[in-house]
Amino acid sequence: MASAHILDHPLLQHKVSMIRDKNTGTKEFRELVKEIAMLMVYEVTRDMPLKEVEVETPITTARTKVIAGKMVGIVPVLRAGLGMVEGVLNLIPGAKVGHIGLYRDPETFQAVEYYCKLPVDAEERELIVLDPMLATGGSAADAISLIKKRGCNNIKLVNIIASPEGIEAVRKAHPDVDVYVAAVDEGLNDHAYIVPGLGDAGDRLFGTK
Ligand SMILES: O=P(O)(O)OC[C@H]1O[C@H](OP(=O)(O)OP(=O)(O)O)[C@H](O)[C@@H]1O
Ligand SMILES: O=c1cc[nH]c(=O)[nH]1
Ligand SMILES: [Mg+2]
Repeated sequence: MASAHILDHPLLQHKVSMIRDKNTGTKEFRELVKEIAMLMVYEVTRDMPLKEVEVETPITTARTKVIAGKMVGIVPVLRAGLGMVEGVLNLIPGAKVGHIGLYRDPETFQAVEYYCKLPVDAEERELIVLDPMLATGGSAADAISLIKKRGCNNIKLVNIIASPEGIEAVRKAHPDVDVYVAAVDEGLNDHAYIVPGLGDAGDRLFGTK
C-alpha cells in the first residue's frame, strides 16, 4: 500500500495560507502556486536514485553524484494543474510534459475526460501527476487510470490541498501510487468543494470568476 505524505515545511504552510486567502489576487495566486509546486517537488524527488561519476574540477578529479534511474514526466490535470508546471520545470528542466484534460461535472461531481496527450516514452518515465486540489478524488483517480492504460506504472500524485475523502479514494483505486500533499483539510461541502480549501483553483489561477 502506498503512502500519503504531508509536506509541512514552514515555507509551504505559509504560502498555502496565502493562497487560501480570498483577497489574494490572480497574479499573486499564480506566483504562489508555482512556488509551492517547486517546494513540493523538491521533497517529492527526495528518493531519486543517484550514481557516482567523475568530474574534473579546476583543482583535481572529484568522485561525485548525479541523478540516475528513470527520467521524469510531469502530467498536469487541466486546467488547474497547469499552474504547477513551471515550478516543477524550474527544478527538473528535462522533464517531458503530458496533459490530461478533465473537468468535474457540477451536478454529479464525476470527472469528464476531454484530452489526453502523454510523452511517447511515458511508460519508461517516472510520472508526477499535478493538480492543486484533491476533493472527491475522482479526477485524480481517473487521471491515474488513463496514465496506467498507456502502460505507465511508476506514478506519484502531487496535490496542494486534499480532503481526507480524496486521499482515501485515490489510495483505494490506486494503492501503488504515493500521494504528496501540503495540507489535509476538514472535508467537503454539499458542492464537493474542499472546506476550508481555497475555492475553485482553476478560476483563481486564470481569473475566470
Ligand atoms: O477531486 P475532485 O472532486 O475530482 O475535484 C478536484 C478537481 O476539480 C478541479 O478541477 P475542475 O473540475 O474545477 O476543472 P478546472 O481545473 O478546469 O477548473 C481540480 O483542479 C481537480 O481537477
Ligand atoms: O475545493 C475544490 C474542489 C474541486 N475543485 C476546486 O478547484 N476546488
Ligand atoms: Mg475548476
